[in-house]
Amino acid sequence: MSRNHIAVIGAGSWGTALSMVLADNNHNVMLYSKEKKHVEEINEQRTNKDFLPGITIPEKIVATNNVEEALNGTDIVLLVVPTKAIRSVCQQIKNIISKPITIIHASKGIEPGSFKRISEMIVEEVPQNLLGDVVVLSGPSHAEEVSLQQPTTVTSASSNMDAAAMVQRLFMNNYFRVYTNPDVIGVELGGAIKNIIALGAGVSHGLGYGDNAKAALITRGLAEIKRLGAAMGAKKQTFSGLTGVGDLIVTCTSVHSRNFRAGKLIGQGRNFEEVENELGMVVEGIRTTEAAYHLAKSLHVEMPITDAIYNVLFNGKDPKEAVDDLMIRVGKDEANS
Ligand SMILES: NC(=O)C1=CN([C@@H]2O[C@H](COP(=O)(O)OP(=O)(O)OC[C@H]3O[C@@H](n4cnc5c(N)ncnc54)[C@H](O)[C@@H]3O)[C@@H](O)[C@H]2O)C=CC1
Ligand SMILES: O=C(CO)COP(=O)(O)O
Repeated sequence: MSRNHIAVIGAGSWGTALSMVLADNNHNVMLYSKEKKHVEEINEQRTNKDFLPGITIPEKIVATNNVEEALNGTDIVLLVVPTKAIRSVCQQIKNIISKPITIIHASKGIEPGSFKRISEMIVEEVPQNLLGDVVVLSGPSHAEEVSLQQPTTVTSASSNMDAAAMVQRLFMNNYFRVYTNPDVIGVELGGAIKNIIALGAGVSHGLGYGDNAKAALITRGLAEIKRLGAAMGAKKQTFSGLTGVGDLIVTCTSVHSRNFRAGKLIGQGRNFEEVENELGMVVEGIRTTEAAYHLAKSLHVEMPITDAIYNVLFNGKDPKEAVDDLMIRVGKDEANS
């Protein structure tokens, strides 16, 4: 594939790891961080110790804390910031660009209040005359493993399959395999909601429960993701793929997961504000729980695990009591629930 110049906005663990994939594929990467100290560290020491300790960053990646410089000469931008920063980053971008750009995003969340998915926020913030295609890159992929070039599979989703295929070509190599999918709603929902279930898996672990409970959370979590997906117009089969069951498995079982680690501490009695500060990285499942809880209520979709996590996070419910209450819900028929 021909060499591209790509602006990556967000130099946390995932933005840095994805920049490394692009650099390995011989693309030129301008990596934007809002923190000057991270820019200096990346450019001078070739490390990003706060987010990816022990990793050497290739010379092909140039960091900057000037968005204008990052965007200069590119028509492809990759957004990898926390969901709550998506709108402000889009506003910065639209004030700089003068021709249409393709926006790829690799963030996972839903906005509380508006219930918007990330691609919807992008479309709302960037005027039509400046926005080319919007593509979602999502799937079971922890930055810590991708930065070590460990085999990883993800999905590139867009309503324009040519754009999804362009992104597939951009990222694909011998350790990073990319599938395409036209179901943007399903791909975005799966990636966002699995973080709630991963928080739950962490809480369960923190309470001292074992693999049976984790398997139950993954399986019944998938059932409630599918119910919400059906109400929102997603394709059911998407949730059996990488961005559904695949991402649930990796996030609920990996030591790398920020959501699992946060849940574990919450299960041990800590509150979510303390835990987020302690981890020093975004725990998307917290805000997404708030969003999904209210979204599900507004659509009359039953999401008992999401309800339980919401009550633990926002209503001070005891985690053990939340699990007990889930277990003694009225008996159901598995095929119809
Ligand atoms: N870490 C991972 O392995 C993966 C993360 N993701 C998703 O990627 C997104 C980012 O996650 P991480 O990189 O893990 O987060 P992180 O906490 O490691 O880094 C977030 C980065 O965003 C920057 N940032 C925050 N607000 C900003 C703003 N207004 N403007 C510009 N930059 C801003 C921070 O300075 C930091 O560099 C999340 O939605 C996450 O769910 C998706 C797949 C894998
Ligand atoms: O989305 C991810 C892996 O696919 C990252 O999950 P965490 O944010 O929980 O680390």
